[in-house]
Amino acid sequence: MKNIAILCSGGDVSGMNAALKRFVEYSIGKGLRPYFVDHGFDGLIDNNIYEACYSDVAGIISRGGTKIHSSRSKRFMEQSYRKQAIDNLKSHNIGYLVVLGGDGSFKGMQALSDESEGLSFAGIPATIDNDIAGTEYCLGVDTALNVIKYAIDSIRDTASSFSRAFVIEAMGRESGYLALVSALTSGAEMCLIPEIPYDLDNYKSCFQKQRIEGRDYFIAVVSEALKNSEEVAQWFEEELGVESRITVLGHIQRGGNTTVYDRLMAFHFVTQAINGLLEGNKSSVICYGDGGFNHKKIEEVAYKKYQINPELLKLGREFGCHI
Ligand SMILES: Nc1ncnc2c1ncn2[C@@H]1O[C@H](COP(=O)(O)OP(=O)(O)O)[C@@H](O)[C@H]1O
Ligand SMILES: O=P(O)(O)OC[C@H]1O[C@](O)(COP(=O)(O)O)[C@@H](O)[C@@H]1O
Repeated sequence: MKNIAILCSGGDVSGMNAALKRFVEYSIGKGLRPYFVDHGFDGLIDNNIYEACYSDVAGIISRGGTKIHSSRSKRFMEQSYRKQAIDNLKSHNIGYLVVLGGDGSFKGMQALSDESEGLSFAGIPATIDNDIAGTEYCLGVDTALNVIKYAIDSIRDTASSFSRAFVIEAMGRESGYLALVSALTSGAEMCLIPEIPYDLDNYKSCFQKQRIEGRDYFIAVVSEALKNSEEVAQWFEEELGVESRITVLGHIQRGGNTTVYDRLMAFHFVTQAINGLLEGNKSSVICYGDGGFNHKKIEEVAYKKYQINPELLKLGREFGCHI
């Protein structure tokens, strides 16, 4: 019997627990012995590795976060610690490792793969930022978008009651994906993301006209990368005379009951990862695109810059009153 392990690394997402459930059930179904690594790469270094069974994954499918914890491991950047990690995997006779994480985690996985023999690796893109090159979808994005949707819908209730402008800051690190999709699907008036240059003055006359015609509140969704929430809120007050408030959504975007779509994607990603390993893939990342899954080399994914789909960007450019 071959032993297979899984770990979660980098920012957690809602959908990791669903993936863990599928991992245990499908591994056992395929005649593999499943192991959990607790606390990501730190857990690999510290030998926090234990055999998992059905009862470990009972009742977790709906829960955000990850039952086996995640980490951002500074030590893992050093080869001596990665050697320790490899020795620990070998001490449990683990031949396969599945890594749930983002591009940073895949760089770590690549290093492990380069520095070990006899071990095979599969990466599953999991980040609410949805910013991994080569895949249209990363596990957890749908749940995060739904959390943001509920938040903006609630903010609209109070914004309209007080005739205010709300500047809502979405996560995404350097990527505007979360902010853009949220702005589009929430009917926001303004969307500012790093991928699209902006000039607040372009909004002025149009927003003034809208106010004369009866608009009495504004929703602006901005990416955390721009660090401009204060500036935008001040602009609404000074240039439009509209009282404004800022809401930084923060880490609520990382939690919450996993959506049906993310549960299904967790199921598919894990199935693909395990099938690929059993078919002999040594190190790959499972990517989703054009309605199907494919297995890509780590370097094709982890070292390339993610670009938002051009159709979405086109819609993003329509904010700003010039359409
Ligand atoms: N170049 C690298 N070499 C080895 N490990 C890395 C490298 N880059 C990132 N990692 C590991 O991956 C972890 C997760 O990366 P991080 O960028 O925080 O999250 P994400 O995987 O979501 O992008 C880091 O804390 C580190 O342990
Ligand atoms: O939880 P932390 O360490 O404060 O990190 C916050 C960052 O993590 C994220 O939520 C997710 O990023 P990763 O998936 O790349 O780790 C970013 O959107 C955000 O900028």
